[in-house]
Amino acid sequence: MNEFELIERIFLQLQAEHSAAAGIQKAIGDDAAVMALPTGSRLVSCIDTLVQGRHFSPDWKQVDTLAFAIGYKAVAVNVSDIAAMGAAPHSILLALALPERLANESWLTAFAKGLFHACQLFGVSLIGGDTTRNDTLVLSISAQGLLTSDTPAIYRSGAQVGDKVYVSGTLGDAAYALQHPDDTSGLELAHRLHMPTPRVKLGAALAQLGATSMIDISDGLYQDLSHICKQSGVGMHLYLEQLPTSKPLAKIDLSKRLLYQLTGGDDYELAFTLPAHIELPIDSSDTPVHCIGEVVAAAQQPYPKLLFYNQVITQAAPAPFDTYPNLTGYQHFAG
Ligand SMILES: Nc1ncnc2c1ncn2[C@@H]1O[C@H](COP(=O)(O)OP(=O)(O)OP(=O)(O)O)[C@@H](O)[C@H]1O
Ligand SMILES: Cc1ncc(C[n+]2csc(CCOP(=O)(O)O)c2C)c(N)n1
Ligand SMILES: [Mg+2]
Repeated sequence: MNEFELIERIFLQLQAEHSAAAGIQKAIGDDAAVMALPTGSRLVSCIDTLVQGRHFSPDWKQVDTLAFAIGYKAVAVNVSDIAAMGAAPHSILLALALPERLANESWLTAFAKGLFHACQLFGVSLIGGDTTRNDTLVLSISAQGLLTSDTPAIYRSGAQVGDKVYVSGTLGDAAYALQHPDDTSGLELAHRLHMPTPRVKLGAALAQLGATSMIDISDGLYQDLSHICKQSGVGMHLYLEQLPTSKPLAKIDLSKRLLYQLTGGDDYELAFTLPAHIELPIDSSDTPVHCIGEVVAAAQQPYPKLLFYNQVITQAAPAPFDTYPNLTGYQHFAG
């Protein structure tokens, strides 16, 4: 059996064990997949690539150990983008550029199990893909979601002056785990890096509730909120003492911790804005949400301004930082 037959067998077998999303008329096995969409619904599409050495460790031993998590995370980061639009995830396509050393039953089965585990958790079906050979592992997943006719998509461009700024979950955990793979806190937080939780129910609930803008945090809170500021033509005040912090991260030095939270990335939490008169229903989802700031008129630049206990953080008065920090988040082509 060659690699392609092996992949087809493993994927078809695992797929048969999982229930398919509604409306899928043809999935794996033909030239393309066919889906029937509910009348009036809108299709929401995105794609994200994970590259060995850039999105996960270049080390082959790690790639072996993390096979399940890599399969899971490739689905999770795409589902997170669908959730950030307020849509319900529906289906995915998988493009796999596979090194020969991973084209064996053991690695492929662990990878596929992680991928199907995420599919099951987040309600998506694998409807097709493409396999090629490459020296390193590269995987692209494109995801489709659905918005019912009466649900607005939530864009980055809708934030209004006076809105409050919120974020789900806790921040900075994944970045800390990436930098400290071997210390106690890093080990406690490793799941936040390798197996992030896309906030599917929360995203859809916020579209119903009237969120004005939303983004998922992949590159770091500050950089990702800057996208909302720029596209909405607004500024923000961010209250750093209100950033939600996990127990392990609360133990580290404050200024270091804040930098992980503002610039670390890999959080896959939702950041969003809501008009001040809209209360967050406590039980809108099982995901904790914290208010971290408010939307203000853009000053000179449409970027968030940082405050710490009502003091604006500036070059001249950078406390709690020693010097004003570089707030750039993750960038593939930085300097
Ligand atoms: N190669 C490309 N061709 C066409 N559009 C692109 C390309 N790369 C990015 N885009 C578009 O640019 C926008 C921002 O892309 P980006 O990848 O930064 O998304 P993101 O959600 O901010 O980050 P993430 O990839 O971590 O989810 C998206 O609308 C995306 O579809
Ligand atoms: C080995 C290793 N090095 C660095 C990182 C951090 N990282 C890589 S890409 C990215 C942003 C999201 O990617 P994209 O913008 O492509 O969606 C982040 C925060 C990691 N996870 N693993
Ligand atoms: Mg995104």
